[in-house]
Amino acid sequence: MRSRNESVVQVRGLGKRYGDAVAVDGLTFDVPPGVVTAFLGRNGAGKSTTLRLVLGLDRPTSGSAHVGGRAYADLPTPLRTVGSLLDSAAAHPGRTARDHLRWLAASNCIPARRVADVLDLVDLAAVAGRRVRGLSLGMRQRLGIAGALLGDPPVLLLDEPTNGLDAEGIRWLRTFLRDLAREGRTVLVSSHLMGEVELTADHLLVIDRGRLLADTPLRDLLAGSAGHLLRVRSPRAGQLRDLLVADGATVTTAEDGALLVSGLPAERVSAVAAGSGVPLLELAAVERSLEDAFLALTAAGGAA
Ligand SMILES: Nc1ncnc2c1ncn2[C@@H]1O[C@H](COP(=O)(O)OP(=O)(O)OP(=O)(O)O)[C@@H](O)[C@H]1O
Repeated sequence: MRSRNESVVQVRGLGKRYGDAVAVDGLTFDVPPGVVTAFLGRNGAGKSTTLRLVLGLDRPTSGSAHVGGRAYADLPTPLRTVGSLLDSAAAHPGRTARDHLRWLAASNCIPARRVADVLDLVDLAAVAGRRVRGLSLGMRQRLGIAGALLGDPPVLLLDEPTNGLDAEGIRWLRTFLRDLAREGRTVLVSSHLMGEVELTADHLLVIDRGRLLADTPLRDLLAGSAGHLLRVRSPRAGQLRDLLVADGATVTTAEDGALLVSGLPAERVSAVAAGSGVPLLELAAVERSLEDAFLALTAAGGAA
């Protein structure tokens, strides 16, 4: 039986600069076992850099990252503790899928019989004899996941694992990740795909410009712990937007031009509009999608 502590990822004050550019800015969080945690952020937010720092592939400028209380470099059998997928192009194109995994197993003192197990797990047994260059992007992605599982690790760190997967592959991955978490593993998956994260994750770490904006159960974020979201339409949307922001609201604009307002109750929005003679065409509470919640968070974070 694994101890819970063995599989907690702990990040403390983690920072990374490249020259003057800050890629990761003082991140502190824990990733616990038993749930799927999504590391959510736009392109360039700092997700890959953070994962690379946890995996000891890059040196932090400040702070630390530990898995089960140890830095990655100090783990006695890293692949048996942490499985990772950073780049599905990492497999040698001239090797067969099976040989790639055999090589990975041999170089990490993992019994060769485990190769057949992981090929089955990711549904690649039928193409195991194909060279990597002949595999589709989705198959290569599954091969990368097979490699991550080779050491039967309690911790999995996967960077954008849905890349290249078709709709069926994405559905497969979703169930697969949830099953791995249910087995008691720590599963951290980075993504910029809101819809996918909304369907897969239990817990969210939201990152923007290297900073942590939220560390929260998905359910709480969607329930609007940051306040109700209102959808407001007006023929003078620009003016209304300025008035609401001046009154303390956070306002983003939906694709159809409606304002998405958080931080003020509907009564106040109505009073602000009436006070300046701005007509309203619509004022309604909306169910927050993860995308709405994310936009509100990043707008608020950006203004801070
Ligand atoms: N080796 C590097 N040298 C210089 N800048 C870098 C390096 N690696 C990352 N960066 C910068 O650090 C920031 C964070 O990049 P990172 O790849 O971690 O983001 P990300 O959230 O994973 O985005 P994506 O989804 O696009 O991979 C970006 O501005 C990026 O340009």
